[in-house]
Amino acid sequence: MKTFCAQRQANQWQALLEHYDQQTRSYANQVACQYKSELASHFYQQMLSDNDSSQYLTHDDVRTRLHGSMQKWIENLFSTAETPTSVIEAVDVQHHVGEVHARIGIPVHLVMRGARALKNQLGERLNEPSARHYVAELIDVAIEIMSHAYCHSHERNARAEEAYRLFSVAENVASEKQRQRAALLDWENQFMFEKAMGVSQAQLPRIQGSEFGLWFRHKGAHAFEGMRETIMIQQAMKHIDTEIVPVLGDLATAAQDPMALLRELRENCKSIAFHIEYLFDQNDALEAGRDALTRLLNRKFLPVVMSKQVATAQKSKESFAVLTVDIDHFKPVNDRYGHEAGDMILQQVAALLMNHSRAGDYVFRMGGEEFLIVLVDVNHEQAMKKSKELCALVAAEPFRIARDEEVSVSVSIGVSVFDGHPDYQKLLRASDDALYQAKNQGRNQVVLAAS
Ligand SMILES: Nc1nc2c(ncn2[C@@H]2O[C@H](COP(=O)(O)OP(=O)(O)OP(=O)(O)O)[C@@H](O)[C@H]2O)c(=O)[nH]1
Repeated sequence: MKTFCAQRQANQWQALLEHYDQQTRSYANQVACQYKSELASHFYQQMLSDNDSSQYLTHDDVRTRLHGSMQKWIENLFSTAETPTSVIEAVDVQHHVGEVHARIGIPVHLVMRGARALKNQLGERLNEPSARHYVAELIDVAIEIMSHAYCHSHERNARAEEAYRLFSVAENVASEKQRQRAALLDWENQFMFEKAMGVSQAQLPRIQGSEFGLWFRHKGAHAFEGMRETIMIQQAMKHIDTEIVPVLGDLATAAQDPMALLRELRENCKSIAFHIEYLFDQNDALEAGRDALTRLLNRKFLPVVMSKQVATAQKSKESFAVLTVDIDHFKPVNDRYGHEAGDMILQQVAALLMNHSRAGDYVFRMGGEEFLIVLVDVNHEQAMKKSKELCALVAAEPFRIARDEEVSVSVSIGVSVFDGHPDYQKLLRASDDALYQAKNQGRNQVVLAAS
């Protein structure tokens, strides 16, 4: 869907380039590059003149980072060549900028205001009307793509926020599980009763039309979409309705033993109940935002937590840190002791990280043997002290994998500390890079990202 959309946007961009001759485009490019510094200054002057902008922008941000990025953006925009690769790359850049704006929370109208100023300023410096039209159209296309990516990302964030809100008020899926288990049993009992009463084949209740069947087909299958068990339940219901019930109901033509068919029916119902139980248990954890194995937060809520943390840190002027923690050489541990033992170690490492964090910190399982900790209200020294403490604690802990078997593992940790940059992705990338360095330097150690 995204690729299709990007391709459509690239086609529009390409058509725009082809609409203007090479001379016009080169002229506009040359003027844009010549005045890029003044244009960038004017763009941010316009944005900073809005009272609301102080929430997202400071003069310092503009001076240290944004002015340079804006000049680069102008340069790249006007130098986009007519080749498909170049246009696709230009579209990707606008998408990326839109996503960053959404993460930081810069409203679209502010960006539009800056773009309007840019068009006017550049237009005034161009003598040819066709070049002025070209500049205006090109900026419009870029802003349109940016806004599209912005809205997409914004909606996604809003959905995650909503899910987080539900998570916070602890929605109860346990009662739905009980209800559906009972509904399945009801159908089975009703079927057995009506079969015993000699109800005709056509009148015998079908599972897909039962309360359970309807719920699963319309809601359950949707909620548990993509899970193997969902397909298994759908297949089992179909098998019951098309292979078992018609034959059981029509004894005159039944070549099979009715008792064997009833046993098969019971087995199918049992397996549906088993799969439903599993799906709900998984979903319990997922819906609640917790990883099923370790009970830590899963990565689903990382964007929400990071955005909140950045906003709080900006307001309170307090810092926070991100620790990316990865177990060293976990593959050989799995290979030697088995996957189950590996799972037990993951659970114990998770518990150790959790037990040594403060109530305000967040501990996530990012997947596999990687964890992420958000330490709130810490500076560089405190973050490093805590990370080293965690690293030493894991290395010293004997992890139990059987009644009297224990294994030692170590972790590598990459640390990054909030430096005022509003895009939390930068912080995540920095701690990931630092982790990579810790692994390369021999593992079982902590590396602080360069700021
Ligand atoms: N038991 C268990 N193993 C997992 C789980 N998720 C991922 N793994 C295993 O974790 C191992 C990760 O291996 P690699 O990515 O090669 O890394 P490593 O062996 O830890 O080596 P380094 O990270 O470079 O120190 C793989 O063997 C995965 O199968 C899980 O949920 N349970």
